[in-house]
Amino acid sequence: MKKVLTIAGSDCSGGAGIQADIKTMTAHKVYAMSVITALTAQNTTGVYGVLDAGADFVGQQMDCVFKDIFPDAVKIGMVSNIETIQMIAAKLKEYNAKNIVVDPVMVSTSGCALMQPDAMDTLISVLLPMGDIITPNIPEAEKLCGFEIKNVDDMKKAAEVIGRNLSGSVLIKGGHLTETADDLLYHDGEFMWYRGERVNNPNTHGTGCTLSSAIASNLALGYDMKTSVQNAKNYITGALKDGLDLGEGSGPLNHCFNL
Ligand SMILES: Nc1ncnc2c1ncn2[C@@H]1O[C@H](COP(=O)(O)OP(=O)(O)O)[C@@H](O)[C@H]1O
Ligand SMILES: Cc1ncc(COP(=O)(O)OP(=O)(O)O)c(N)n1
Repeated sequence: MKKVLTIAGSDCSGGAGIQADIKTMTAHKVYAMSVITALTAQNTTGVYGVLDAGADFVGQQMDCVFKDIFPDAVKIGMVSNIETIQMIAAKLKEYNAKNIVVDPVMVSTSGCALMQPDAMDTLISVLLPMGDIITPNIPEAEKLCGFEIKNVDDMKKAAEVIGRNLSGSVLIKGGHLTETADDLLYHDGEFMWYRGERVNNPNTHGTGCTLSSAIASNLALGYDMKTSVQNAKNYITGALKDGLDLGEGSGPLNHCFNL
């Protein structure tokens, strides 16, 4: 059985973070493991509290996983501070981790900062270059490229600028552009569009976490990057289309739909 590790924050309401990752990985029939960087008190209406696990404890969890059940892929989500980012990078290097997917989580859709602003430079210089693929949404990509992204042409320019300093691929997710749900992959110097039917569903809590975990699961299963992204795109569209409606705000996805 293939094994996938998520390094991310916990979402007690089960829609995003570690919980979304484990549900996604399990739906892909891979063995899921988790290193928890922070606990969040959140639900479909917002994020109400964050308790950091601390860099040392993150490192200890990574040691336990890598020394015993070596993962075939690693997904990294919420990492809130400089020390934790440095610890994760050092451990990934120490264990020579493979198939690294970095979702540069910065702010929740509800507007809560999930990464301390002073950690941005470390994220960019230390963690992003370790990714085989990074998966920013539009606001995150804007922070990384330094200009506004208003349309698909801007997405292309941003992917090129962000990808310039990286050896891995860049997937800019188009969920925050209004008319389409088209994602753009910049891979080996080439662009590839993943056209997505925009699903009329306001319940999008955890879409980014789910997509990145699905990519990691597919890489672990042995698919190449382009196919992994396509399979993950199909998965997220299916999970959105299912139309689960829970909670009073932007609800979670259903991972129990037929793949
Ligand atoms: N309403 C929607 N219909 C179809 N796909 C969507 C919709 N909203 C988001 N997606 C897809 O979900 C994935 C996550 O995108 P996005 O919402 O931009 O990221 P994040 O959750 O990190 O903000 C992308 O593949 C995006 O195209
Ligand atoms: C613990 C935790 N991690 C990440 C997120 C953000 O999830 P994401 O799928 O990127 O997007 P939204 O759910 O905010 O739309 C989170 N909320 N909590």
